Amino acid sequence: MTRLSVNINKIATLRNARGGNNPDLVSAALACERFGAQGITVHPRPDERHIRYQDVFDLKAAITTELNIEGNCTEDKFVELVLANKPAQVTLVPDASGQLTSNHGWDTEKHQAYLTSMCQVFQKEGIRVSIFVDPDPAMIEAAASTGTDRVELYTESFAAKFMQDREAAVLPYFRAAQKAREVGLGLNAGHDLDLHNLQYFNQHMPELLEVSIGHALIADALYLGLEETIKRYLYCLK
Ligand SMILES: CC(=O)[C@@H](O)[C@H](O)COP(=O)(O)O
Ligand SMILES: NCC(=O)COP(=O)(O)O
Repeated sequence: MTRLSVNINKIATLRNARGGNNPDLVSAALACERFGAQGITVHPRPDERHIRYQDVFDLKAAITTELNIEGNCTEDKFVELVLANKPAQVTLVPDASGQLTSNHGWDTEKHQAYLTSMCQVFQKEGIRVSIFVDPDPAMIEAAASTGTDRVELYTESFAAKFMQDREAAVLPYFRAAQKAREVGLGLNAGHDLDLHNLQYFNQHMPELLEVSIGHALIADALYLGLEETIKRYLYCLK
């Protein structure tokens, strides 16, 4: 069964809108766990527009499922934060600072030496590493040479094409998954997955270990409530 890690960035966005502590991020993460989420994902960005660096310490102290910290390891503060918290998993995402949201994976060929050294930095501390990549077999093959444990497939293009042609949308991901299996990498996926496209994606990706989902899930929770929403996402991952 594919595991669901709930990305709680958007809960922090709501909290930050008024400068207080409503909604409380740690309580929300604990509720996600109670409702069945198997992990919590955060993506602290340098401007702290949603997740603040202190949130990561507070979450790590409170949650009992896997913490996945996503972010750009070229920022020293991010590396320090991850090493200080020792999450179950770090996901390396090559975002520029101030970027609206993540919009591409690592070029693992060009940055192979750098990524290899970063994998060692985190793995030495017992932290599983996942590298965010586009669904390109060449990127996955080069990722394997870095020593990473997993790759996370950037699913924006699948989600964008899903409504017009689901078979064409999933095909590059299916091929990417085959390559990941061939080179011995674990497989995660995320970005713009939702209640419309998730079940189809999961059914066509037999090796998928984990999805991280935030934006759509939190939006759905406005209508359905968090408990019912998580139940529906988990159903799609059976
Ligand atoms: C890495 C990734 O795929 C992103 O979806 C990211 O975690 C979302 O970040 P924002 O919530 O800042 O858009
Ligand atoms: N890694 C992807 C993630 O954490 C959430 O992406 P999204 O569901 O907010 O698009």
